[in-house]
Amino acid sequence: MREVVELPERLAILPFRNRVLLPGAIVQIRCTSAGSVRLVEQELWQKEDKGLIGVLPVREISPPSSPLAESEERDGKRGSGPTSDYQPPIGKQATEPGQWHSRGVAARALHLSRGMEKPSGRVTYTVLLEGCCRFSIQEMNSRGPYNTATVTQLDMTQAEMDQSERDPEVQSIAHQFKLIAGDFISVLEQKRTKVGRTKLLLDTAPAHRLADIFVASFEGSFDERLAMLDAVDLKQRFTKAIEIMTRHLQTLRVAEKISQKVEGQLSKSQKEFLLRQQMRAIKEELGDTDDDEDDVVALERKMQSAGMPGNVWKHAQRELRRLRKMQPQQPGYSSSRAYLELLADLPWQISSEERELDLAAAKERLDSEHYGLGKVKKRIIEYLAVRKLKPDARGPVLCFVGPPGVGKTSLASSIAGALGRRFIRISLGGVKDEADIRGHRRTYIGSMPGRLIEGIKRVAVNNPVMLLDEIDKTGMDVRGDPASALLEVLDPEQHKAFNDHYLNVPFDLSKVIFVATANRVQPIPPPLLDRMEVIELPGYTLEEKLKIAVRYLIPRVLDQHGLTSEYLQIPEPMVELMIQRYTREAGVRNLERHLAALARAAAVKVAEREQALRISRDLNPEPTQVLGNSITDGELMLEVDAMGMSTREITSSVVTTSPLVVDESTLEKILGPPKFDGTEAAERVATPGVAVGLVWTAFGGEVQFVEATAMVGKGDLHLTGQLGDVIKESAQIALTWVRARAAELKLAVKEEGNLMDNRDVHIHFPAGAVPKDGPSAGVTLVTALVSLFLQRCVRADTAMTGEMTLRGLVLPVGGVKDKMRLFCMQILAAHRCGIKRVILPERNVKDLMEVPAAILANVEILLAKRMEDVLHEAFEGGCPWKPVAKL
Ligand SMILES: Nc1ncnc2c1ncn2[C@@H]1O[C@H](COP(=O)(O)OP(=O)(O)OP(=O)(O)O)[C@@H](O)[C@H]1O
Repeated sequence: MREVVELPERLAILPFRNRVLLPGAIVQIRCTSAGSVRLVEQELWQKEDKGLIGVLPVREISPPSSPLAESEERDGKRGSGPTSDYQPPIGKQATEPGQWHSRGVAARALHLSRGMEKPSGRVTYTVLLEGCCRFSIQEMNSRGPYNTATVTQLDMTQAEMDQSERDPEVQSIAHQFKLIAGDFISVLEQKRTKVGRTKLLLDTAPAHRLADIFVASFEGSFDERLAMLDAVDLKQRFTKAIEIMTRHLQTLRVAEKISQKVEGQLSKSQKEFLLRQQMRAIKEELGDTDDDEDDVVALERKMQSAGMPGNVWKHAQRELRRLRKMQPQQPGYSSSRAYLELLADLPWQISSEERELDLAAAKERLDSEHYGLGKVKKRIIEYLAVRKLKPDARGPVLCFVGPPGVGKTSLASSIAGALGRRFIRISLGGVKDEADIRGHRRTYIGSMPGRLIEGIKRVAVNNPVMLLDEIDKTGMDVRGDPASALLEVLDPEQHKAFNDHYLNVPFDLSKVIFVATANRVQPIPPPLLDRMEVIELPGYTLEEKLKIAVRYLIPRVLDQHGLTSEYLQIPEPMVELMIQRYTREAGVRNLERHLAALARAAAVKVAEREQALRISRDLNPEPTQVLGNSITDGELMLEVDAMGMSTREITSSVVTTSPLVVDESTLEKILGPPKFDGTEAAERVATPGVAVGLVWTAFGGEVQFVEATAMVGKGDLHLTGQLGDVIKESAQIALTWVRARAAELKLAVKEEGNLMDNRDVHIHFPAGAVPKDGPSAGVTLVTALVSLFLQRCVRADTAMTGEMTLRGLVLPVGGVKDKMRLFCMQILAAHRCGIKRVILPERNVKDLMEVPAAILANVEILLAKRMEDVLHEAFEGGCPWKPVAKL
């Protein structure tokens, strides 16, 4: 590339349609028009010393209408590089300067090639031209076969150039240009474009040349290039070049970014596709046909039909998108899937249809499933009546409190039945972790939803009757407080959007009817208790148990074992015996269990008998007849005589006429020897210091033995036997009361006068690890202590109950609301243990009046006004105190 070129005065002009050749650029032009061909032939092809030609940009106005373009299309000469085949309108160029640019570039031919001669005789040339320097046209001459023009050189001379390059302003702008050019090259390098030559030029070529070369290398617009051609001044040229390059650089960078992104996505999805294909092939080989993809589609369909609220649906979709991107072998896949399954399974919109509540029918249903419980049933009917009038009423949560087996759970299920709703029981016994109620966060390995959400999923409707069973058995430890989580559930304000940690989206529990059960009220935290209405079920009397057994339990047990009363009969006295000798409970659960044991034994007998008859029928074809049957030692003995009946008649007559009737010996054979007989109390009170009390525990009325012993010490009191605070206080009061009367006691036992002062007293409440509390053991404690200090045994047939104060008054028993029921339980408990006399505080006479006469008839009731009366009766007169009031 020569630096400065000498231009001749006149140049042959080659028009360059819609294109611009810039100095330093190399371009290939195909010449097809007659004028251009002649120009190339005369100026370049035939000349030995090939000179310069002028390349002049021409703006095409309407190329399609150009006659030459049409002829070219006809000849099929389109599309192989730029052409100079523009026929200027002769004589018009001067008048229409807009078409012919006034400035051009003188070019040198680097290579020439002649095209094949056509049958029409036309020749074409392809010329490789290098731009050398700018010129401007002084005068155009179009008279010859091609255009020529008188021109003036525009580029500076070497001296001018050197001077201009020393200008600091030019220097700084040239430097800026070079920086951009460097950036441009590095961007091209990143695109892995070959930039070796351009890089070389950047280091060797003068800056003003570089500006032209760089701009020429872009695919710029015609106008942009024209502007560059017109920029003769160096400063102007650099500015224009910088402007154009910066624009191109930005475009390049954006394009690069986009292409990187697209490339990344493409390669990732292609990789995934490939792996999936491979996996499918492996599965096919293994014969494993379940398709995970199909699974996910099925899951999505299930999710769509789950009727999730909008926000939940959005959340679920986000999770589903995550799942789709995962491989089934990936660690989080199965947990993510299980989570989505749960979302799809939850009954967001599904409610069981609540039938029109018929109060009479509900009452009938409660009666048909439960004996007695008048007050409880009444309260349930009231509750249902309110719901009928105001279905969305925020009624209280009913909480049935009572000993085990009194029908709390079955009452709750009857409520569900009466409302026509589904029933679900959530057992809270032993729940110590808040996460059991509210679920674990999904960040934990093996996380699960809480019991409530799990229950809702299981029951598959959002309006079940949900029984929170054993709500008093929840504990609190480092893992949180389950009771506080339950608070949220039972609060009508909050359970509209119950937040399970696993679920992580709110679930509406407002349609659920909650019912709770507990054995005792005391352990229930007060805030929780405050949200519930406590309904007490104190337990059943012997009479009630009998009725429940005969009317409900026996028919149910028979039915459960495929028997009828034709196979097994349990007479009422036997049921009574079972209650007295084999159970000591407030409810009827053990009784039901024992009845089931009888039914199982009967089922075995019936099955064996049928088999024996079938065998005997096969052995003895002679017709026989049953004459009668009886039970000996629980075995069925058949007396058979031949009377000419068919075998079928025999079998049916055996079945219909010989039920297994339970008697005492059958009971003992099946259930074992009696667990409770009446001799226990007599044996235990055979030593001084033991008294029999009647107490109330979570398991109903109980007989409680109190054992007191003294030893040398400082007069301290030791208590053992799972005691609550109230009973401990009672023991302290009892000891103080007895010590306060030391003088009177000393009179009675002179030789043991020291017994009370310097002795430690140990009081023990046996009966295993059953927790005991309450004030009603006070009277019994005093009796035991007096027995100890007098060294005289308490009457074996007498038990007592009642609270006492330091002044010794016998007060009504506290702790239980329904005292009548309490006394029933206690009297029955005493009766079960062979106690004949029961001493009770006189103040309770009103409650006692309500106790059914049948129960009262079981024991002799003695009413005491003062503690001294009790002691007098307990020791049969062998006591220093005389009764002041008649019992
Ligand atoms: N009054 C009653 N009439 C008829 N059956 C009864 C009655 N009370 C209890 N039952 C029966 O006794 C059995 C035990 O009752 P249930 O399971 O409801 O006791 P629960 O009080 O819930 O005990 P737990 O506190 O141990 O859960 C059930 O089969 C129930 O039908």
